[in-house]
Amino acid sequence: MLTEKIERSKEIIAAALEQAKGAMVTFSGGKDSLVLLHLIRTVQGGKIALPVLNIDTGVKFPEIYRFIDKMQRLWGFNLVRENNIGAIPPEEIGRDQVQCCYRLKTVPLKRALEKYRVSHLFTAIRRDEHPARAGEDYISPREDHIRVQPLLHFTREDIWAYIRLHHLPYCSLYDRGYVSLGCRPCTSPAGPGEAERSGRAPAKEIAMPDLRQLGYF
Ligand SMILES: Nc1ncnc2c1ncn2[C@@H]1O[C@H](COP(=O)(O)OS(=O)(=O)O)[C@@H](OP(=O)(O)O)[C@H]1O
Repeated sequence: MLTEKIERSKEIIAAALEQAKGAMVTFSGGKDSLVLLHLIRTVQGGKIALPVLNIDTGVKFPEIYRFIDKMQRLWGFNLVRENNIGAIPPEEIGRDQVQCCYRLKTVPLKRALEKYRVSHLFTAIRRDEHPARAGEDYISPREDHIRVQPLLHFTREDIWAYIRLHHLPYCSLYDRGYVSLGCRPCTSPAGPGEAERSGRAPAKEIAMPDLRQLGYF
């Protein structure tokens, strides 16, 4: 039942917020982190009181940038943007995907964690996204901070049901065949019935556990 799943997520969020000395929540502009933000907003009584972190790789879709700004205006949160743009020459972006993701995503993420003294980082990964995420825990200690993953038990259908239930706006790319949003060079629409991450290029060639080792989301 969706109602029970929502309650479970809210409990995880509330418990983590109580323990955290410095909490931050990630927002990519995607559907899952949108739901996470809304849940946090609900738990915090209608206002997102922790900083919202977006890692800007510089090669996201214009629709994503516009959507992030729209949500920031609508919900009035403190949006923190970090980037490492320029670390990869434009013509090489997307070529060596491990290097590219590492430099454009992991490096600025690590920098943000340090700069903002983050003890707890909320992310919106789900167990049904990929077999490698199936074994994840709600609370996942990392080297220097704790990952809080309150949506692990949500399915893709639950996410859309939640969005419909609360009439949330969402990025327009989802209405154009995109099912999982990454950077422009590595994201394409998925065909009908294809796996959720089939439009995400690195997932095809690199095993997700390796990406986790590299410090990706
Ligand atoms: N660029 C950026 N900035 C801020 N937060 C981000 C970013 N990329 C990933 N995330 C967070 O990780 C969640 C899962 O995203 P992904 O599955 O796309 O991660 S990964 O890029 O494959 O590692 C993701 O949730 P959704 O993108 O909504 O699924 C966020 O919570």
